[in-house]
Amino acid sequence: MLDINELFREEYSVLEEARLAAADAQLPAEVCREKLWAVSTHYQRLIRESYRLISRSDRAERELTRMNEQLQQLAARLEYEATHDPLTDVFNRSAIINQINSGLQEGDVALILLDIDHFKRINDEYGHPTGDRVICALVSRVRHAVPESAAIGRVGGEEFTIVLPNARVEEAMITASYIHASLNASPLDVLPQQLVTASFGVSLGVKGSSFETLYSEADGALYNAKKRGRNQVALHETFFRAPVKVNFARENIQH
Ligand SMILES: Nc1nc2c(ncn2[C@@H]2O[C@H](COP(=O)(O)OP(=O)(O)OP(=O)(O)O)[C@@H](O)[C@H]2O)c(=O)[nH]1
Repeated sequence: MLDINELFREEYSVLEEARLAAADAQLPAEVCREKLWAVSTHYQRLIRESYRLISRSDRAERELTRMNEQLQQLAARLEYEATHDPLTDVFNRSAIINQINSGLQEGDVALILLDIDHFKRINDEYGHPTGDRVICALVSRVRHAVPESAAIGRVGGEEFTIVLPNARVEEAMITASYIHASLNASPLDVLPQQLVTASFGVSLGVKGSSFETLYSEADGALYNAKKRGRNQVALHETFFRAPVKVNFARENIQH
């Protein structure tokens, strides 16, 4: 802790002497000039010192602001990396689980599971790097086919989720069918020689239900889609009792 009296000891003593001199009417002019000179020298030193300290504190403040901005950028980057898949930039598994869980607290959540068909063959035939490009191109097509409110996530190597908060199962079926049709409409640019298709499992979690139940229902539907020959959309069996009407216009398909 700085002691102000100790810090300005010299200045206080010069001031005190000047005050005494001012009070002494008998003091010769020569002595008065000496005292005045001493006051002026110290005063100048104080101004120089204050200016140096102000500049230093300005520099420190600018540096602090710069470091603060860097810290905020770093925190945002870390937050992004912790929640996104590095290959495709969609949400990673844990981020999707969090989104589904919080969505289920607010209302119903529809879930589409998408699994690329025979992806191993694509890797085996064209190599892993081409496989990676296929994944990215497929995700880009999915992005174009889903509503803005949808959250796309990568939950496994070639398995993706499309989460539709506050959606009905019919909307999820339309979205899944739309992606399905888009993949069948034309090959991906990165693999023009063949179609890359996917199988889809769809289910709906009602408000208050758990991620695990919703995921396992969609996974069961996906399993059925694969079993029935792949390249199709399957709905979880709970919804068979209430028939789902899917109606989408082919001319709207983007590819
Ligand atoms: N290129 C690439 N391949 C991946 C990645 N993650 C997983 N894979 C591959 O995806 C393939 C998945 O193969 P399988 O689980 O047998 O499924 P599949 O061949 O798609 O067959 P079905 O799902 O039954 O239609 C494996 O060969 C994995 O090595 C990835 O990030 N990049």
